[in-house]
Amino acid sequence: MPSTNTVLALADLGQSVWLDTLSRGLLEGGELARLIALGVTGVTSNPTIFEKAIAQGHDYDADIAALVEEGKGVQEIYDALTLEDVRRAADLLRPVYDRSDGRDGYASLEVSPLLAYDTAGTIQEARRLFYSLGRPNVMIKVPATAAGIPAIRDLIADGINVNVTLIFSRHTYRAVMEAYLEGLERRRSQGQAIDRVASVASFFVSRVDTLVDRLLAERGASQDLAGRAAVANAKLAYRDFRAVFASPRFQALAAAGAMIQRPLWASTGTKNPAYSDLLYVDNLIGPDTINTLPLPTLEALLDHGHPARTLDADLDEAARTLDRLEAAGIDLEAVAAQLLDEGVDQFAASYHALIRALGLQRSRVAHRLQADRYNLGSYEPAFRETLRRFAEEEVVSRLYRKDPALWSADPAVQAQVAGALGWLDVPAWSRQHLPAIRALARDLQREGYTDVVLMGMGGSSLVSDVLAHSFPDGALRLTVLDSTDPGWIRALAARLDPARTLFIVASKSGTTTEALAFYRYFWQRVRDAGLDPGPHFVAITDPGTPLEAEAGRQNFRRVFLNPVDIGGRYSALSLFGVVPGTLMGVDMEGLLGRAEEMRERCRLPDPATNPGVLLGVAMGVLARAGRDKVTLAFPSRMGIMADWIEQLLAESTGKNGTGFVPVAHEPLADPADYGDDRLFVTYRWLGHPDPDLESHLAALEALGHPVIRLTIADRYGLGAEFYRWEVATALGGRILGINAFDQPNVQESKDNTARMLAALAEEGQLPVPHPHASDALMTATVGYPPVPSGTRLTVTDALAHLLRLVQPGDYVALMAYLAPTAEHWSALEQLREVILRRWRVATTVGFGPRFLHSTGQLHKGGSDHGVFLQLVTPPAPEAPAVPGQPYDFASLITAQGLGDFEALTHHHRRVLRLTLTGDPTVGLAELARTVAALPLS
Ligand SMILES: O=P(O)(O)OC[C@H]1O[C@](O)(CO)[C@@H](O)[C@@H]1O
Ligand SMILES: O=C[C@H](O)[C@H](O)COP(=O)(O)O
Repeated sequence: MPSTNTVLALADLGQSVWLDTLSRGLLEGGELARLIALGVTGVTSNPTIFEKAIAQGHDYDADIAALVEEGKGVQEIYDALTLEDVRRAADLLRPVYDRSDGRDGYASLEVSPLLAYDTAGTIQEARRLFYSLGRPNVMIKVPATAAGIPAIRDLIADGINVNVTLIFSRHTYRAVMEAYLEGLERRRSQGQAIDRVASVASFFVSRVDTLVDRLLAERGASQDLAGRAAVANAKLAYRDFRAVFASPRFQALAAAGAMIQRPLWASTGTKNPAYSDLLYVDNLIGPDTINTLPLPTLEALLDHGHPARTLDADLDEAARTLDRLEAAGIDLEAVAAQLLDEGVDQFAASYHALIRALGLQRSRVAHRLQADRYNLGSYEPAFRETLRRFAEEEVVSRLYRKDPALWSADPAVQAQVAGALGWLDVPAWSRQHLPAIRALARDLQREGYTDVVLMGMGGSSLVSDVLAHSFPDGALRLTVLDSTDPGWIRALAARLDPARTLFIVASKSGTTTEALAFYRYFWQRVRDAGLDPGPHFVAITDPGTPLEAEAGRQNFRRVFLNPVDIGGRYSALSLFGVVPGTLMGVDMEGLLGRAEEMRERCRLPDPATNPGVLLGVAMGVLARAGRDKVTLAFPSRMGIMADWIEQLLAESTGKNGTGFVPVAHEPLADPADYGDDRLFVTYRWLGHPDPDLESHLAALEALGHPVIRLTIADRYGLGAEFYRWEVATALGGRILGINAFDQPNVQESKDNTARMLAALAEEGQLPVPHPHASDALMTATVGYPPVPSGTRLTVTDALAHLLRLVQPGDYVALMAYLAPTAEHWSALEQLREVILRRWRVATTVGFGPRFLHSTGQLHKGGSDHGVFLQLVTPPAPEAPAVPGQPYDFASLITAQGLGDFEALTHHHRRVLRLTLTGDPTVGLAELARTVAALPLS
């Protein structure tokens, strides 16, 4: 009796029809069950299929929300959703599997495409998926890459069902069949059963025609070859299959129960609308095969398919077609290699897009579950009143119209501000540059690069620090160089292999002394290693800077030009963040996507629902009420972000005798030890509660301190946070009445440094002032207030002279011109803790010269509440020279310390300079002891 539909007719001809799609809708709407009833006997999925199903609809929303509430991460959500769909499909297919005695009835799930070049990773992941699915009728898809083939062999030997995917070439197909046979043989030799190990080989079809047709057109070859390569290639592959599985070698395995590895025609949806919609169905029908069809192709088959055995017909014609293609200059192996690379890339792109979409959804749910909370206590009325005023003055729409009058009525200031608001729109601009930067990243990986070193200061480097710390799993290691400490530079140079390192010189102005010194030093190192330095250097700068010109002269590998209307500290989401992030392998598209979402929220005209406005107004109102110490009490995962925020707040607002004083990384003290000059800001990181921090903040709240709790869902949320803080800083600055886009007091220290270095060049030594006191571990030089000349002091006296001036509302800043090591940091932290506990004032710590491009502006330009302790070492002997300059790094860092000391003294800021003459860590420990014993007046 003839079959009742074409799917069953194909089954009569020995071909199974599978469905090449899967989604929750198909499962829940009963469509898959209906198709199985019609004769469909399997299901295949891939990352693109899941991306369409999950990211482009709402069928999964409820599940996603539930998983977020359980605290699941993005990867876990992806896993849960895809495993669930495949599990359910397998269950629907189970009767087919049982009926066919394990020959048919499978659902396939692909391993992450990110593992396509990693054999061990693929094996581990395939095992995990197979055992989590816990059903015999599932197959794990493994790509036929060079790394995938040995994994296929090992997985078969393990007894795991494998669907080999992304096969385009007959050569590769033979290696796939070989891997299957070897796997079975190994399993059998280990005495294990082989009759239930199933495998199919997914031979891709339509994509071959797509590429070959394009190549034919490019070569102007005869068009009668168009649309014929794929079927011919598949037919000859089928002939190879027949030969291998008829061989005595396989027959021996078959005698032990082995199943053949059926070819599965994949990619059978017609892509060229000029061709028949059943081109890759009607022509590929034959026994022992499978054709997996997307829904429209399956419908076409049911509607007008021609069930007839075609696969082994006209083989000579197929061979002739391939010969003619060769004669036309089409190398099918090269085509296959390209398609394999592109196939992996496309699946990886879909996978990333899905992960990104899930991340976004997760962060939305997270914000619903855990909204930002502003507990401003008695400041609430002033806060609400200012929000109301912001609404009345239409601040948000003026911000996005880039109205400089928000910050100043002075036309000259307005002109400068108008040229500094490009950051408001930069995420979308940056996104366009991603493909080119990704191409560079791929080249670097192919060329064997292992390291990227970003050389720059302040806003040009801090974003890289955030990325390097938050994404330590990048393909390349990113290191930030922003210290002129000679030992630090030498240690970095010793660690790097110049042949495998890319150096990024990042400087908006293209004139920053430190960045240029690093560049000259490492250029010379690369040259000394016998290499041509140009290909190892990249610049990020503004158009027209001296750095752009230098990079051109020296043939840098690339120069990335950033928009001129973005200042350093507002540049995180521009090329200054996007280039290093992409090169190290961060999904910057994900990060920018979150930034764009935050941008949308920051455009909301109602200030009371606008996350940027809320934060800016809270900081502004509280600072004006005397609570200007913005204490960033962050959980450890956000710690590094505090450094970036510190720079943004301090350099943007610390001027005209006012400003926010960011307090980052301060150890937690007894709640009673905090003055009434604080505003606390914290983050709650979804799925990672920090009960100690939370109870500390609750205690502070109980004492009447204002606390802001912001929420972040995952590390891609950092993109949103960069944007939120930029808006908040700009608008908070408006409340303080300052221009948040200049840094008038930074120049002074720079000028002083230049003068010191000129003196060194002329007189052979730096004009180091004579110390007022010294002991075995350090010397002390009083800056301001001065001591009467001739006064005899001890180091303890000098410290007492400074610290007895500390008043409530002050902050003590430790400014250490030392290598930024963990050891120095912890010694400084101890000193800081003593000061915080005993004087009950806010404390800050910065390494020089980095902080000069951060809190340095606030120190000199902000309110006179700073008390400064400068910590330096004597210039190190035999420091590395700065090529092309008459000084070395030791003189540079010394001159920088002196220059700032002079600037602070000149501004009558309370300041003392201590030179640690021995081991700095020992000196700092002693200092902490001395400070702990000083009397409190
Ligand atoms: O990117 P540039 O021009 O090298 O500047 C680096 C840093 O120096 C400053 O201009 C001054 O400290 C910062 O604003 C800036 O982030
Ligand atoms: O297993 C199925 C394949 O992943 C699928 O057929 C690919 O088809 P496409 O080329 O239409 O993406």
